[in-house]
Amino acid sequence: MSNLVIYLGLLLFTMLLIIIIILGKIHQRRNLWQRLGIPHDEPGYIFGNLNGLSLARPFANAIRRTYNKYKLHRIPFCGFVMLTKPIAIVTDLDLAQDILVRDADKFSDRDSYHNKVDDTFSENLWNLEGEEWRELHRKLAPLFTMEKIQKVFPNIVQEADELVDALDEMDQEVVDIYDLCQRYIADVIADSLLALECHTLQKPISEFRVYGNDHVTKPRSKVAVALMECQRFVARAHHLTQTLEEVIDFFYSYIGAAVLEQEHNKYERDNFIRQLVDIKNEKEEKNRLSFDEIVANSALFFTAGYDTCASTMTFALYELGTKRHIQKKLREEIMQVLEKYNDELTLEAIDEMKYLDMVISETLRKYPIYPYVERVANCDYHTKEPDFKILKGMTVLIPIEAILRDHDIYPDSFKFQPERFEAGKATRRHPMAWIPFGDGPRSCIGMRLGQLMIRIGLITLLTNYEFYGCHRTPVPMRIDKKSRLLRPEKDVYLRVLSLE
Ligand code: HEM
Repeated sequence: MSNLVIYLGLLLFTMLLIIIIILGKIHQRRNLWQRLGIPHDEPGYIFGNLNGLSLARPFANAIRRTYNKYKLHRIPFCGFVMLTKPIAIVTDLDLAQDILVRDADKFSDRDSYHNKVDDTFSENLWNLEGEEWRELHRKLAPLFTMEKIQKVFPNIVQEADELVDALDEMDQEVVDIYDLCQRYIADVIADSLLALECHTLQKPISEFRVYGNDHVTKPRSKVAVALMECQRFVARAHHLTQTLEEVIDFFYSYIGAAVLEQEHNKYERDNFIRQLVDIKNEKEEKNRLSFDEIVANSALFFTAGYDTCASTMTFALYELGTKRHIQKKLREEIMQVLEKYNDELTLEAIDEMKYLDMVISETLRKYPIYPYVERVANCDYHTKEPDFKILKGMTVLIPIEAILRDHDIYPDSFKFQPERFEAGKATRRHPMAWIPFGDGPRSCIGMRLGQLMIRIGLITLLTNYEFYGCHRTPVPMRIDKKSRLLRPEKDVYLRVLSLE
């Protein structure tokens, strides 16, 4: 027998062995819930409990259906198979609180794909794990205290005034408010927080909008996304990265320039770049941020805040435009409070606008941007009654959207009713009944800032304009099925009339 035949035989044998091992692993993962005796729906061989490869809206819908079915079984969690990966879906709010808050040290990491070798840009606050995350969080959290946010308050107010100027200049009655909100939020984050030249309120097409868009930062095939989610070893071996080269180059050139500008000329206005450069130049090395960390995390602040806030503001205006009595009540409150403060918009004045708070809370309830948050168990974990075991390394998913739309928690949950958040009513609900920003140590670091940008934007718009539904307004709201986050499918038109 020639060497070639032996070689080919060995190759064939090795390939067969690899295929058998992979199939065996898939079989094992697929049958995990059955072996553990955890209630679950029978998963299919290729897609698990999904109907296809999509991990966007269809995945969020499947999670909601599964939660609704198994919460009736009065169990802490149920099993689900996402393609080939078993995940536990929490169906009990007490367990959700244990995972996110009480026992957060046992579930400290998010289950997100990142690739240190090929994509240092992905080593940001969202993706980092364990001690690395804790260290970075310690350095970045002070940026988001109310004291620091107060310093950038005038920048946000100025951008909101420019939003009104942009609307005035449009000189048209029917306006795409999604586009408008995206431009306002892009300018607040880029121009006034990160000191980057963006100016989308003046020129709508900007690279920031393109690169801030989820579709563009992740224009991956469904197979690539599936591998990054479920077969991380294979994804890393194929050098799959979350972020595209051109996106990295874009942020490096813009944020790099802003950092240099701050180091040499110092910006007059307060902004995050100024504060980040201060951390970069800290005396003690352990307290410093590197240049790469500044770029990666500034880009994260932009991408994490841009569409989340713009979509929330759009959903709020949509509800106000189509429910005129709520808009009227809200405008009356805003006008009354502003009158008390001599028409000056201050943080204290905003704090007094309780109905505004209720409208935003209800918007985030009806339209939760993140359908779920996830954590990975650091150790084997036993739930309280009944005793179910979460295995070390297992992904656990808290289904935010399913909880916020649960009819038992929020009767007529498809209706927009800000009164659900009246003083007293919200506190009677379980603390996990409203978690659009997650909860615990890994909850949204930009929550206060995001809510402030939305509040200032809404106050400024409602004191200058009236919003109405019109023949081009989508009823019901159309949601983008290709996005994992909840956002409008595309244009959201409302009729906008000046109050003057
Ligand atoms: C309406 C607006 C927003 C919503 C609904 C939202 C929601 C969320 C959610 C659900 C998480 C995950 C929390 C968890 O796993 O428990 C998160 C994390 C995060 N958000 Fe937001 N967010 C918003 C605005 C912002 C803004 C404006 C910024 C930055 C300026 C921001 C930056 C971040 C970061 C950096 C994380 C990761 C935190 C960590 O892992 O330590 N978000 N956000």
